[in-house]
Amino acid sequence: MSKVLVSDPIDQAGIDILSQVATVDVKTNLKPAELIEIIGEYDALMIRSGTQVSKEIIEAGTQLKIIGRAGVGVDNVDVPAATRQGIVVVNSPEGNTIAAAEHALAMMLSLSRYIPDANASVKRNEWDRKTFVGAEVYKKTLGIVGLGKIGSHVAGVARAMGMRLLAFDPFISTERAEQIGCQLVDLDLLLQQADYITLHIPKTPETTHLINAERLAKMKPNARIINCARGGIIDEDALAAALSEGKIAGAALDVYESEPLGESKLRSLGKEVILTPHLGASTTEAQVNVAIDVAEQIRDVLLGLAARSAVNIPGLNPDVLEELKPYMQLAETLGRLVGQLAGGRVELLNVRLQGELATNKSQPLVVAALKGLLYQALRERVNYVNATIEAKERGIRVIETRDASVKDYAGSLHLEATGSLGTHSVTGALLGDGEIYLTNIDGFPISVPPSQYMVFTLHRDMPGIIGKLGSLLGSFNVNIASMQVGRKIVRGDAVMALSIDDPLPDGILTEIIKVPGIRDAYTVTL
Ligand SMILES: NC(=O)c1ccc[n+]([C@@H]2O[C@H](COP(=O)([O-])OP(=O)(O)OC[C@H]3O[C@@H](n4cnc5c(N)ncnc54)[C@H](O)[C@@H]3O)[C@@H](O)[C@H]2O)c1
Ligand SMILES: O=C(O)CC[C@@H](O)C(=O)O
Repeated sequence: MSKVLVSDPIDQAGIDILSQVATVDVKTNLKPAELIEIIGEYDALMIRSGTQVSKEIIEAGTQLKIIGRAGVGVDNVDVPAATRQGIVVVNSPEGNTIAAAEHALAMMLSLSRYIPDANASVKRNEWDRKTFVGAEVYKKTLGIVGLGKIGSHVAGVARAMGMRLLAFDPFISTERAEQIGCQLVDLDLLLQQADYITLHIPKTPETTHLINAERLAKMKPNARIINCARGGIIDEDALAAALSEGKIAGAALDVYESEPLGESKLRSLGKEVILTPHLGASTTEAQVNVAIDVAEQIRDVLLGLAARSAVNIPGLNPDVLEELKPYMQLAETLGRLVGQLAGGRVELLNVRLQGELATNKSQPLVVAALKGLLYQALRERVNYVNATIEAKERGIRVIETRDASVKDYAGSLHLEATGSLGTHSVTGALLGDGEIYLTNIDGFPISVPPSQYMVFTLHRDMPGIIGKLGSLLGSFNVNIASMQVGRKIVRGDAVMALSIDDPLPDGILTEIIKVPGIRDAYTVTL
């Protein structure tokens, strides 16, 4: 049975799902060294934002197949290291959208009405109504930085509260922003005009310290800023300075450059600052959503199925993936075959999608072909996650073409591999019953289902050659299960495809090539 480690608190609903297919150990608050020590035993790791999954942890996770982040941000996972090691990283892109949006809105209203400090004063037995005179958000301008899932929900609610909405998001269209009721503007204009600014962007090299001293200086003195996205998008020292100097009116933070928040000038500031301990996703509903979403994906991957929200393999919805599945198998088989025919080092792989396939999502098929191609070199180490990166590192160039005019089969796939030993090509299709057929080898038409052990020859089509080859294999006790010749013209060049029951014993290939008329021979294992 597989083993899953859950290293941050997650909802029981997730544990129940994982327990259907795995032994689940919940061990929270592990130090990095402790995690490194035990991670080697586990097939899957499930985390929230508390666990930093570093390269060292990933490298120690020699059995890991999947890392599941019960939440959106995967910035606490070294995704490139996981990809390199063939580990799928999944998240829950939508499970906590509402929770995070509502937290940002709660922060905005709390900042406006000083609710945390007013509450604390009453609890101290005070009755101070002067200190906590606030501001209304009605008819004020809200600047939303990042108009994705959370930003859009914030926009909808803020609009209903009568706010004017500006948005900065270089990756969305003006039309989309308008649909949401926002005017798309550049960041400078947003900073200059907004009374409230809320951040809903990922943390990337471009967004780190996006809100720095210079940009804080562009904000209005009455402006308040909210960060429920990621720590480090605001430069905390610059923010503390801007607040102390009265350059802006307030800030509410849920996330910090370093978590838990350590020594910070922000702690000593007054009612204009609200700090929460990364609570954006902390609602019962969101925790159930993300736990179920990610646990289901871990369960599926452990059962050999695809994950629906993998961040490091081509994103496809499950319906498309289901439809492509037989073709993925075809692509992988052809990749394995052409890789073995090409032998040596492959430098270029040409993937041609033909017929109906030409209109299909091709990326997964290319990945599957590469996985097959690299199998010879990497065996079980190559998978859909790392095939592209492994190919790139080996200097394999991939060209993808489409030809809808090929009508021999509903959809067929043609792979051509060029390497240090020459060029070889294979074509395959799925027949009516969904069975894979090889339909062309090196330009010669054939129609054979692939089998585990095969021999291919390139020979001169002439009387007696099949008999000679059959006798030769027989003399080595090799049993032929099926045989087919593909030729373009009678007595011209031809290929022979033989399925044999066992691997070809060592040394026989050289004997085959000695048969008069046979120019070349290849043995493959599929
Ligand atoms: N506080 C929490 O507990 C909590 C909970 C959930 C999500 N989050 C964080 O909230 C953020 C937003 O999540 P989401 O689900 O809305 O993500 P999303 O991917 O749906 O939206 C992000 C948006 O940011 C935009 N963007 C990217 N780079 C940008 C840039 N340089 N400038 C402006 N816009 C840019 C993208 O185009 C996209 O529209 C993420 O950082 C996520 O990790 C925090
Ligand atoms: O795990 C959490 O509670 C935080 C999650 C949140 O930051 C996210 O990115 O989804």
